[in-house]
Amino acid sequence: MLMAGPVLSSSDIPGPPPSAGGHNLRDIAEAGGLPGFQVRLHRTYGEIAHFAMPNAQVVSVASPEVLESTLDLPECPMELAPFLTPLADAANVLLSGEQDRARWRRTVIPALSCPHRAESDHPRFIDIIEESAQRWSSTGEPVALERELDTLALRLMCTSVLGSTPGQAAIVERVTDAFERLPEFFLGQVYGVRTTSQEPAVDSALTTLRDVVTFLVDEVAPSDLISAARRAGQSSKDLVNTLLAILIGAHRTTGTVVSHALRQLMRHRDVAKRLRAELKTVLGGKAAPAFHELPCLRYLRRTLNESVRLASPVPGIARRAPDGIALGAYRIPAGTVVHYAIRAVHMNPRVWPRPDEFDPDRFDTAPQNSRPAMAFVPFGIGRNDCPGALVAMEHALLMLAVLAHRFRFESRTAGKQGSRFSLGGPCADPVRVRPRRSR
Ligand code: HEM
Repeated sequence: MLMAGPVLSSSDIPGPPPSAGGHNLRDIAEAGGLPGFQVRLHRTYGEIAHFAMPNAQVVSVASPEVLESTLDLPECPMELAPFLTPLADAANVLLSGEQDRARWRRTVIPALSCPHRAESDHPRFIDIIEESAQRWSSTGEPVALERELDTLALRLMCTSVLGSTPGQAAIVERVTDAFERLPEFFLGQVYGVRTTSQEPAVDSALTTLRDVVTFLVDEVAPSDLISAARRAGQSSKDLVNTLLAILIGAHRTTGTVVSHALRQLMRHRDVAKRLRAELKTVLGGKAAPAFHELPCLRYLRRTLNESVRLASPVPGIARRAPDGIALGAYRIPAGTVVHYAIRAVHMNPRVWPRPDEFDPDRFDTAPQNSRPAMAFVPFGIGRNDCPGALVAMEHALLMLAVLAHRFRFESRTAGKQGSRFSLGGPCADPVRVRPRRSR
């Protein structure tokens, strides 16, 4: 990005002083994790700020224009994603070099985003969503909405990438259960915070994940994705890693944005009313949208986008500058870690006035066109952006359409949501689900 004025050195970038140990881990833990820390960091120090990790000096960016000027930064330093390192011995694609990753993406992305498959899966997905919501409502007891929606989203993803497997619901339940224990444990270790997950439970979770995925690769009839991966020369070991990467990517992402949207609808009755009116108009008396009706649900998409803006499930991503580069007004040396603070970009008040307010109309065409291109980047940017973006949005829109149209969601705290990535932070309130009498 071209800036007027002198070029400043990276030591001029503002940021908090390091605490004990010469880094800011304690500050991050005290903020309840990176999402809260980065929003506070940028509110205090501006759109380009600095903080320290034990093994890296990090420059954090909350400016959409500066993000756009650094689209080509390639590397993704894995020491900043500690919860992935236990999977490193499986040569996971998330940890592989640029060339292998590019080849992997050329195979996986078209198989994941195939429109014909999406259309043929559509009726089965509606059944799975309805069946889950009926189960939540039939007990009469409040349910743990976030966990249920994570499981549901993983089930849709497994159906997409594996086809229908006998016993799939039970398999997905085991995978969700295993994933529940991982991120908090490893993040807790990094930040020196005690969490509820214990080491033996985490070891058994990792073993479960590998066993389940190996079973899926060896025993299940090949789906489109598995066939495409085999044609591209992926060995069984590669395939295990492909499926692990997809399951990791699909965990606490699609389900998280739908649960956040449902909680926002509980708090904002005006938005809920408009959304229901749109669903009634587009669907007529039908229980769920036909595949070709999804693009007509414009307010639904805006509501979902606004939920993603406020609660991007991946709050930030990291790159490493290979050469010295310009970052806004600063020049940073080779090797500096650049942190794209997705949450803070989405909360940047210059670009998003009244950033804390939930307002789906921000995603109406006119305001959308007046914003910088990189103002909304929930799926990352550049050549390593999220390969599941299309399929995640398809699944999320359908889940939200069916659930908001057919079911009522109520909670004691009117939908307030705790952060699921927090380090020992509060859990979200359970939610009562009831079928609607009229549609
Ligand atoms: C709302 C849902 C989702 C959001 C917001 C999201 C966001 C992201 C982000 C920000 C990244 C990092 C991109 C980068 O480094 O530039 C990422 C990577 C990734 N996501 Fe997603 N994701 C979502 C759902 C999914 C789903 C459903 C899948 C499974 C198909 C998936 C699979 C992946 C994988 C495999 C990567 C690593 C890609 C690579 O490093 O080359 N994601 N995602």
